[in-house]
Amino acid sequence: MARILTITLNPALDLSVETPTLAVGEVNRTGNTRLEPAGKGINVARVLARLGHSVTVTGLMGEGNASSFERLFAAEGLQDSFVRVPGQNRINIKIAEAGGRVTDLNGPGFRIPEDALQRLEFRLAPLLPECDGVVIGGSLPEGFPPSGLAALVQQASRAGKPVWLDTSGEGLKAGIEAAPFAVKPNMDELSGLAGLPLTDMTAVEAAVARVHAGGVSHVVVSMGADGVLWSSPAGILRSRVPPVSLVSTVCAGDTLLAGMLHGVLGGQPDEAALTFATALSAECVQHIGVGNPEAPDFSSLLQRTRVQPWPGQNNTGEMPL
Ligand SMILES: Nc1ncnc2c1ncn2[C@@H]1O[C@H](COP(=O)(O)OP(=O)(O)O)[C@@H](O)[C@H]1O
Ligand SMILES: O=P(O)(O)OC[C@H]1O[C@](O)(COP(=O)(O)O)[C@@H](O)[C@@H]1O
Repeated sequence: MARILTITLNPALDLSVETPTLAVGEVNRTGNTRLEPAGKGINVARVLARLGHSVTVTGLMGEGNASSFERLFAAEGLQDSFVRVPGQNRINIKIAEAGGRVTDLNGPGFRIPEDALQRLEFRLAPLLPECDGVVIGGSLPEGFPPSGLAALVQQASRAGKPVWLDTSGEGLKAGIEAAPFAVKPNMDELSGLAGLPLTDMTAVEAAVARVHAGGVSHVVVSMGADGVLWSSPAGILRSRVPPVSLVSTVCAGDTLLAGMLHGVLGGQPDEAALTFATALSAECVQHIGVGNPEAPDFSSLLQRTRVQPWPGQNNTGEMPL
């Protein structure tokens, strides 16, 4: 099993609310409601730990409401190496309507002290030699410069560790310039990078090629219900998800990323790695929270997930998604 270090710069408590339909501007009566420690690197870490890996979680953690995170880390067997900073971790609101539409309200996070990046780099120095791979996930808190994210990618790469990056906006642009091993944009993030709407697979492939041109070896594009496109030096693979009963897509991207690391660091053949990761992300959307590899229907989801080289015999790039 692998040793993985995940970095979350802007943790969040996810307040997930299920409601039949959201009536904006009115009183809504909700169903199932849950408050849970989250943030991209932390979510990825939870899935990897459930898959049997040894995971250390680091990044910046608001000390004002750190206790529920600390309880989660203890319960899930995650080694806590977060740098504490003054302030509260944000609360992100996720409203999941029946039918699967999700409205995300993601906060900006704490404002970081001036020495936060330096303290984090210092914290990473002894952790990096001890891991097999690094995940950097999520947005940047207030005052954290995109160049700081690039510096973290470079620090891990200099230590010889493959960096898997999942962020957005200016952080993603700056991170890509530092040439991480892999990135996992969703369609909105890839479209933001390309500066274009991505209306068909030709546009997706062109955007992916631009990311590779920056020195990124692996580009994993998560395309929601349209599955995943994984482009690597070995070629391009496309996965398709089985039909599922959709509850919430929150955490599906993080679950997919964890599944990819599980397969790639475990030395699985590419097709098997992508099938596993896609099926686990499909499992995730059936409920609130991260994907569960021990779910009773997971083996059936695995069997019904399809992976093919892209473009396949009957597919051309001009095809719609
Ligand atoms: N409606 C859905 N049905 C089945 N699987 C889904 C659905 N939505 C997302 N997924 C799976 O979860 C992955 C990540 O979801 P996506 O929404 O693309 O990422 P992100 O959460 O990062 O925005 C998808 O690539 C797909 O494998
Ligand atoms: O740091 P950001 O970009 O605001 O995203 C944080 C949010 O994304 C999540 O990690 C979920 O991400 P995915 O849906 O992409 O898997 C939430 O737990 C969290 O609230």
